[in-house]
Amino acid sequence: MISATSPGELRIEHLVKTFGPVRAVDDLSFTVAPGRVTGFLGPNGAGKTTTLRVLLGLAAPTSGTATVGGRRYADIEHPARVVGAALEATSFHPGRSARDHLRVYAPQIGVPDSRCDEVLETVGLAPVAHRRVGGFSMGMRQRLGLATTLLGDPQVMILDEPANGLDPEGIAWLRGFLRYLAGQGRTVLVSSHVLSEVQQTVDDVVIIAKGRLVHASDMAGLRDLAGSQVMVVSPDAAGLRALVARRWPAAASPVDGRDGAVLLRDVSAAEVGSAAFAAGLELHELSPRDRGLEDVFLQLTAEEVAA
Ligand SMILES: Nc1ncnc2c1ncn2[C@@H]1O[C@H](COP(=O)(O)OP(=O)(O)OP(=O)(O)O)[C@@H](O)[C@H]1O
Repeated sequence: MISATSPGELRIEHLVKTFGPVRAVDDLSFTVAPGRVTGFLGPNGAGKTTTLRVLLGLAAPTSGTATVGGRRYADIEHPARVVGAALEATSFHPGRSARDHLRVYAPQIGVPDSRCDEVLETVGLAPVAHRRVGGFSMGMRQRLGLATTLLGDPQVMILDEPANGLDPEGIAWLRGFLRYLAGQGRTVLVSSHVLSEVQQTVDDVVIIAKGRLVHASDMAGLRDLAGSQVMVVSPDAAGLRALVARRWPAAASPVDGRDGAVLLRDVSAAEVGSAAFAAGLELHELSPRDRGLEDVFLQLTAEEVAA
């Protein structure tokens, strides 16, 4: 089947990448839309970097495909003008100025020197363009790295853990900047192993664990999964089990192997209280719990790891 692909769409289809016995990426499929910031999330070792490396033509897939605007990276004529990628902290020559650093890359990408000043302006480094990079803070270095990826005015930005090493002010700046890039219609894919680091920035999430997709939706879809929970404890473990099996068989999770304790999803405390009362079941605890997004993330990824 041939489907229309927009220029900035990223498409991973049935991607597999093995390293000897390790399936780093295991039949992974998802798409990333232009004009949005997408978080690419998963615990350490989930396969994020490997997926991005295949997408950027730095590693060959074992099977499956990874394309940018319908083309494999290797088939893109001027890749730096289509995709700007920062996979790891860029190293800078400490004696060089910010502007001179960019001037090294400009001819390789085929853009004029004037573009260096434009991107320095974009990332807020114009006032320090002539200062030596050796004296730059971590945040300033990150900005210079972003300026480098922007040189070719790419439609797609791929950033691996861009918030690493940034202070709160730097993270706040990065949020605004990623939103600005998406607002210009660019595709922005940001990887992270911590959901809370990106949850205020991203529109969409793609969550992987052990190389497999565990969830893909917009943030609202992820919030829906975070629905409320109720902790229920009874001295009559058999009675509680029977009530739960009768009323909410699909909503229950055991609590650390405790007999007589159960966690119910998407059920209100009032509902459980009246059902227990009607059944004559004694309760010792009936407490609503707000499940945070981080909990949902940990549960989604832990389920896959346990599978
Ligand atoms: N070149 C390689 N040779 C052998 N194994 C590798 C190689 N690259 C990655 N792996 C393995 O593949 C799996 C996925 O690693 P990857 O770096 O893609 O995960 P990640 O999600 O980016 O994690 P992190 O956040 O820690 O970077 C891990 O088990 C890793 O050890």
